[in-house]
Amino acid sequence: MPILQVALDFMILERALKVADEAVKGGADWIEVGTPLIKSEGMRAVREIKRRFKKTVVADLKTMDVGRVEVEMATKSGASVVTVLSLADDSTIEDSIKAARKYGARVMVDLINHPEPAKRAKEVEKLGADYVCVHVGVDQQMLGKNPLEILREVASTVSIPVAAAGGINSETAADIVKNGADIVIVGGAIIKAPNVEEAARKIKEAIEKGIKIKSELYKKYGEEELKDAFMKVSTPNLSDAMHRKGALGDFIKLGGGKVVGKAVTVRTLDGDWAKAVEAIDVANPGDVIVIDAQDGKTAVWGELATWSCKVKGIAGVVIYGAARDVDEIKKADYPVFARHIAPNAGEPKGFGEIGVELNIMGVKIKPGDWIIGDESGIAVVPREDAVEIANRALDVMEHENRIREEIKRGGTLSSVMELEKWEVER
Ligand SMILES: O=C(CO)[C@H](O)[C@H](O)COP(=O)(O)O
Repeated sequence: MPILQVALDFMILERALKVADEAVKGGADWIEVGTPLIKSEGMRAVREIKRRFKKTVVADLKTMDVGRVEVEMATKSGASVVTVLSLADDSTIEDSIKAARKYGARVMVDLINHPEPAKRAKEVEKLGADYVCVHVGVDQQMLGKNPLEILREVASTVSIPVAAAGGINSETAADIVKNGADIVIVGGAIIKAPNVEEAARKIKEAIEKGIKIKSELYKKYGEEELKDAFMKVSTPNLSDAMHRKGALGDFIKLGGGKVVGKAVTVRTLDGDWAKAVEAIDVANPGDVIVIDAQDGKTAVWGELATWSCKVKGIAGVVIYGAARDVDEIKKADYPVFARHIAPNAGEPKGFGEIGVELNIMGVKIKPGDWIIGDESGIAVVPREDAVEIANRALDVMEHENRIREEIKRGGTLSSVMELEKWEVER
């Protein structure tokens, strides 16, 4: 029966220990001390996990050089399996294997990012590796990659057991096994779950019965599914995903609910509503009209324009300027965001352009960029990065789901995150 290995990719040991406990109850066979945990807590994490759980402990060292020293540290701390990168020189891999043999441990060679994974897998098998790991890294997953194809190729090339990692969840675990994995490594789909035990149990069941168990979360989205992905996340999630760039605060939400769509851009002058309204004819259903009216305080938008948008199926409007008829916009229940509210409209003089790049409060907005608006503000996601940012924002949201659960169980935000420990030394 394939092994389920839970990857504890945390910065904080206390959180990892609780999750490990629940994952083991749910059926995890091996416990991996994840690379971030090793970097943050050192060998203390390996020692603690070994002390508490009578399980095989994997130290995900991802060794690139000086294998002998790293393998010695990890095995003396209790690891039975250590990981070494396939991109390392043969001398590093060989010396790691010799050190592992000396201390009674095994070496898993991680094929992450190798240009010829199957060929390299065969080579490291000859060097004496105990396992190879087909691995699509977390960052690569954000671009929509998964380990299945490489796995098939590698599994048919080597005779040693093959591990697989890279965004595996209860829907994909069975396929991973069918394609040749003897060890199924799962991080996010277990450790981000509010109910870790249940998440581990479902994945274990999927592996044992060879079935797909539906999962709403822990999935990566492609170009075609971006609207659904953006509907699931908040503008704060997106801001975090974009390293706090690309978000616009200080807008008033005049009506409607959340908005997600591609930008149709308009540049005009304070109060000149001609181009703003003409953009309704240019926009397609599902688009969001973004109007740069120079932060002006004379309305370029009102009730009738709102109804035009609503009837045409345009998703919403963002105005870097003023809007009026707020009572009616509320009644229309249509998403309009504006910087100012004013009863006075200007004249439709027709200055400006539709379909040009805007720069609003330092954030560039190109036609076709994704606009997401909710109660916290507006996020602008460049169209060329949309798949990556959507997946990273989902990852932020999923991590927060778990933290929320830890808080509900009695932790405070600062205790769960060990905030003081991470304050900058002054
Ligand atoms: O080693 C790792 C990242 O480098 C992860 O532990 C591994 O990818 C499993 O996590 P996930 O299931 O979230 O991909």
